[in-house]
Amino acid sequence: MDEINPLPGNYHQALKLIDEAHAQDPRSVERKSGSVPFELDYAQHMTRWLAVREPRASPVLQLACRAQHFRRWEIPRSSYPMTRPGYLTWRAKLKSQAAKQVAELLADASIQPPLSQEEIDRVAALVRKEDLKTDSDTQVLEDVACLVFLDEQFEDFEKRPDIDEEKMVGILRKTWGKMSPSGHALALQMHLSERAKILIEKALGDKPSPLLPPPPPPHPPLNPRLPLRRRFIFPPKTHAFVTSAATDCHTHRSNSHTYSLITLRPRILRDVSRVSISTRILGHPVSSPIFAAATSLGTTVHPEGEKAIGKACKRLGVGMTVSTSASFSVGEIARVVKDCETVTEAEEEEKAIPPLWFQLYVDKDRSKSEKLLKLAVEAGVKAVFLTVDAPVPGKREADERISAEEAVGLSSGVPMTGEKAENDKSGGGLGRITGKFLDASVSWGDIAWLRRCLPEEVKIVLKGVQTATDAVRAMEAGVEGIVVSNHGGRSLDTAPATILVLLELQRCCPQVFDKMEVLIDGGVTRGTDVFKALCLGASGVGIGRGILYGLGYGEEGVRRYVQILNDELETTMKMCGITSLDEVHPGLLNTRAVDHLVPETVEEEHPYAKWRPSMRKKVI
Ligand SMILES: Cc1cc2nc3c(=O)[nH]c(=O)nc-3n(C[C@H](O)[C@H](O)[C@H](O)COP(=O)(O)O)c2cc1C
Repeated sequence: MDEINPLPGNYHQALKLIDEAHAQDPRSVERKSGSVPFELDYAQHMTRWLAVREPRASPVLQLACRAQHFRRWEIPRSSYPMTRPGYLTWRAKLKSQAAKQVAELLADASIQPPLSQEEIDRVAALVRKEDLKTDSDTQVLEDVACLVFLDEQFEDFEKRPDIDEEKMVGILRKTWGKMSPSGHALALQMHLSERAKILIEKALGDKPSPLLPPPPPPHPPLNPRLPLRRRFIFPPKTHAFVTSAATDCHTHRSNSHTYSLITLRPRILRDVSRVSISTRILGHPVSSPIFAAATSLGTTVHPEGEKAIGKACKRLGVGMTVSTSASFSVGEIARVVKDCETVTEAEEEEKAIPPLWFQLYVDKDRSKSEKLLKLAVEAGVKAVFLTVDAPVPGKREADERISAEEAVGLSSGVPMTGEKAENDKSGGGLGRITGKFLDASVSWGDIAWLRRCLPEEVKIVLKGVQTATDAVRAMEAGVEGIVVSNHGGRSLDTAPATILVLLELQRCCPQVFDKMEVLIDGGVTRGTDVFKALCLGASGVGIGRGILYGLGYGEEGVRRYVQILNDELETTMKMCGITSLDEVHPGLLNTRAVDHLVPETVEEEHPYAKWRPSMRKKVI
């Protein structure tokens, strides 16, 4: 139970008088404790929600809240015409009568010491809801009334035969419109029925869905792994979309688990009083090697989606990749990022704006991809990350099981691809449904096509390299970089953990690290993971899901999430005796526990099994 500012004695007496009046309501509701007069029950809910909305509420505001709907039963709705003007007149009458009666009650001689006339007038003005939107107390009171409506009355209201869906949607739209952002945030935290969520979505039309974001937490989690276990922060569909991975999720788990098998070799007694994690990625100065990996459909997590990620990355001074399937166009995101003010050290020191990169999924209709690339270049992206680990979408069962219609924040579809979030015969998997445009025929030859679409200064990075063989091929194809990635285990289950692939590159084709930039993502949830990837030659470390868990708390959450990882990285560096990222090297790690899992040659062949299907025919 939320605590509320305790009332002075005379206000307490006044509150008792108000409750005695409520208790005269002939209508009643059934509660576990027995039958309760309807208006008294309502007043108690008002106080309960006031404690949540404004625990420091003044005594005057507490009285006004408790006196909402004062003796409402005396003027039934039926006493006025059942028309809109009739409704408005009834409501005005209710307010003025309630304010008058409450003022008379508060002047009662039994209240000692008496309330001043000024205090009584203020309660009456609040009951009349004067100056809504400009008077913060009135706004609190309105928020509280709306929260009680949504929490306590909505379900019964919705069942009334005289209220059809259209009317209900209209009522919800007005309710939402009367509330402040703080009221909205609390409404989003309450347990709304699926029906209520659908109706609110409808009420808000094309506006980005507000149903998802949890309120900004007073203390965002210190442990960056924590959100993984906090299912409640997302509605079921968002949770399934963000956390799911391909089939049995082995790769997803081992991405993260393999980091824990690699141990650190701390060095002691070095001066680590000052440490810097600033570095360069793809030639661009950044304040940290951590960057936001491309993630799609950001508004399923927060109404501001990728815009919030972009602002956070800019303020942090770190890179961001905009997905082809982002909830906003790359131009829109770039504009928001450009307009957002920064206070980053990187910017002050280097006069640089952190880079925005564009992740490309190639469309079956190449002309659409070409147009998109043009827009991305116009938006100022510094590199294009061509995703190569998903010629087709992965099979993510948790996401398939929940209907796409339950997804929030996607009413206007995916802007850059035109895909809609609509169930099909196979289920509701958002990645698959919104990935129907993917061209599975993309091949090595298309790198030349991509190069032709881009100006010289825009770099090409292949995202999703998973073997030394392909890393060498990428180097030979002349791309500027690769991301060792398996799409966070979302594409092909039992593909190797990405940190193992990095070891494979070190073992089988170390020359690639000198010829192009090697980035990595997948399973990075701690500063020690970032450190290990850097020690094995990665120049940047992408975070997918973690950034989305942060995004649940909006821009602030993303900033906080990355900051936690930055702090952990700094601590790890100090404990390992280094002060700059130029000093990382594989000798700071012990990889023996996983060395046996790392392939030994760059050959296409299996080291000893030479069998081919054609041999079977010879035997039979
Ligand atoms: C919800 C979600 C959406 C994603 N969308 C895309 C995408 O549109 N394009 C892409 O190349 N990768 C996408 N990815 C993969 C990420 O870019 C990244 O490779 C992966 O999330 C890294 O693993 P991590 O989540 O363990 O950090 C997505 C990942 C998640 C979790």
